[in-house]
Amino acid sequence: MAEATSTADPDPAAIAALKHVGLVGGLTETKVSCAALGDRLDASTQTASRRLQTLESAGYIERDVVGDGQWVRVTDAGEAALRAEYADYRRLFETDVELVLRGAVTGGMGEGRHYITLPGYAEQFRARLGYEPFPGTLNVDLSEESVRRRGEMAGIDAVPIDAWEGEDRTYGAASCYGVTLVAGDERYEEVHAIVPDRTHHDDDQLELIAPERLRDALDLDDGDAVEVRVAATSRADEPESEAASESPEDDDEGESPADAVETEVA
Ligand SMILES: Cc1cc2nc3c(=O)[nH]c(=O)nc-3n(C[C@H](O)[C@H](O)[C@H](O)COP(=O)(O)O)c2cc1C
Ligand SMILES: Nc1ccn([C@@H]2O[C@H](COP(=O)(O)OP(=O)(O)O)[C@@H](O)[C@H]2O)c(=O)n1
Ligand SMILES: [Mg+2]
Repeated sequence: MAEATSTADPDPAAIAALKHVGLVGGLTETKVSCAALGDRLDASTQTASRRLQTLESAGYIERDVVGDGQWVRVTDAGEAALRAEYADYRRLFETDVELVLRGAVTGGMGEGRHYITLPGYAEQFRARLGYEPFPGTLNVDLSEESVRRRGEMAGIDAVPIDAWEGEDRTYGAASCYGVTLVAGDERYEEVHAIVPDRTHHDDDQLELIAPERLRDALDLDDGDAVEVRVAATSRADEPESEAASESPEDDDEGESPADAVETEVA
């Protein structure tokens, strides 16, 4: 997955500049002058130029400087960052907003099972999600529209799974989003979309975990159409993510952060 869509919060000033670049010329290639961008941002030409440099370094735009300005194109990562902002505003002003991602069941690389069962992850799933996942990930090949929209997940509350140190290597962190999986008339509520920081898949693959083998529970085969409904909670709904401060060791029988997530699932 593109690095810039990871959990790092982008610089708000750069995002504001990105928004104006998009408003001037859409998300496809457009000619931008620093003076005009500065006017829109109520800032100097130099500041506008710096913002474009920042956006380029962050991978949010690509540009080609010419004599009287520059051609600027918003990248997929840039669009994802704007969509994450958009999702925040929708959640602020609209109620019951749900992100629905669509795609088809597919086979993966056969590695999901290995990662899901590693003790360093398995303990965290038990403590933070409240269940031991079936060993593997159900892979969903997202539609083009859903690949674009998955950036909105950045504004949704996720259960964090921390990086950990194995005997011979480190294992990366991941985020788990409470979702409902819908296939035809059937739905399965206790599912999480797991987004590893490190993955061999591109943005078009979404991996799901659940206590059961979902192919059996929902009678799924490769190519079957599914909907992944992501719970509508935003990070702004709770003052602080409890899960962020909880370590797997201090889990007890009490309410886990996952309980809070699940009650919000539509
Ligand atoms: C919980 C979890 C942790 C992962 N951590 C890593 C990692 O540290 N390094 C890495 O290269 N891939 C990591 N991956 C991603 C796998 O390499 C791979 O992209 C993917 O999970 C393969 O799934 P598949 O077999 O369903 O295709 C992780 C995957 C999961 C589910
Ligand atoms: N909760 C889950 C997890 C995995 N699976 C399936 O279990 C198998 C093992 O998962 P995996 O991630 O190791 O394999 P691939 O997704 O790489 O094919 C795959 O066929 C997944 O589609 C499932 O049906 N339900
Ligand atoms: Mg898988």
